[in-house]
Amino acid sequence: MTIPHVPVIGLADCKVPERKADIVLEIGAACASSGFFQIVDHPVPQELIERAFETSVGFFALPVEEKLAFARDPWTNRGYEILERQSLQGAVVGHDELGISLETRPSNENLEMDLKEGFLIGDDKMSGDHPFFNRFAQGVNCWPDVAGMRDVMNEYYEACLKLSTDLMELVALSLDLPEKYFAPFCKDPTAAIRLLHYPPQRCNTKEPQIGAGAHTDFGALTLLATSGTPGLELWSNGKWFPIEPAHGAYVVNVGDLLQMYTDGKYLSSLHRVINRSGNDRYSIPFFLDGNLDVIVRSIYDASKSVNAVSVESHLRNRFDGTYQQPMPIEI
Ligand SMILES: O=C(O)CCC(=O)C(=O)O
Ligand SMILES: [Fe+2]
Repeated sequence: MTIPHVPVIGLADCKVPERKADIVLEIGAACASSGFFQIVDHPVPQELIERAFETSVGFFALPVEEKLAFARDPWTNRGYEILERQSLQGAVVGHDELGISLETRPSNENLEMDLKEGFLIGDDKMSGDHPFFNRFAQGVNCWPDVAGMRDVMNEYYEACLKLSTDLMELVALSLDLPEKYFAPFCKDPTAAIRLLHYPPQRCNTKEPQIGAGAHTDFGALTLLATSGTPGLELWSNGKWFPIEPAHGAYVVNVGDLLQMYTDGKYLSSLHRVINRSGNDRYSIPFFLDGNLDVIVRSIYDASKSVNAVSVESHLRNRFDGTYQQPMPIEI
């Protein structure tokens, strides 16, 4: 059995040129083998991550009616994701253009709804006259009555945005591209913080209910913070492997768009969550999805227009496939 290569990579030495070259090589190797790696010694303060988790726990503890008042708006993609309303495994259906064939997909899951609730937050500082303001996944955030939530989440959003766009520079170098190759993709990007809460399993059935069904992430890179409770699994060589985050680490994974840029050299790998811990599990993924107007094409052959797709149309397709309630066709 081959255990997937998910290295723990320290970023502290990124400013030392010789070490930076090694880090770039390690990132490239991980993206091309499992599509996952972990980063430690990163610039996001642990204390900020902890405040983000405390705020998240505070939000999910609100009475359900209060949370429902902020139900996710399918156009802005912000707000509360109701328990058992999304089937992330739906994101795999119709996914063949990404090269995930039926034979290599896990087949033991039906399309049951995920045992999780969530809360989505996007860029909070885009002004109403910005050309993107009314576009898909843009707009106004919801701010429930949880002490300090807006400040903490905005601080956390900015920290993750900076880290993820810096990582895209390392990714560009790992592909022998200029460091700023993805700068247009990273300009005014769609990105989201997703607070997630996975309740413990309800009853002692033989098959535990899936927390997040098998899926790939839609954007370019995801930075996942966990509060230490296990549950994340990676599909590799026909099996599920648990990923155990190192303390203070971000689990970083390649999303669909980076796989498309690289013609499949970098892997947007299937993963899922099952909370078998018996306790509540909290996690906070941050998705760097990119500038809505950028057309994602092969970095190797820009003429391969057959696979070219705008960030916006890709995201809309993927979101449509996962939620019970489809988003409006147009606004
Ligand atoms: O909660 C986790 O560990 C992973 C969540 C995830 O994969 C997602 O939201 O895309
Ligand atoms: Fe994911």
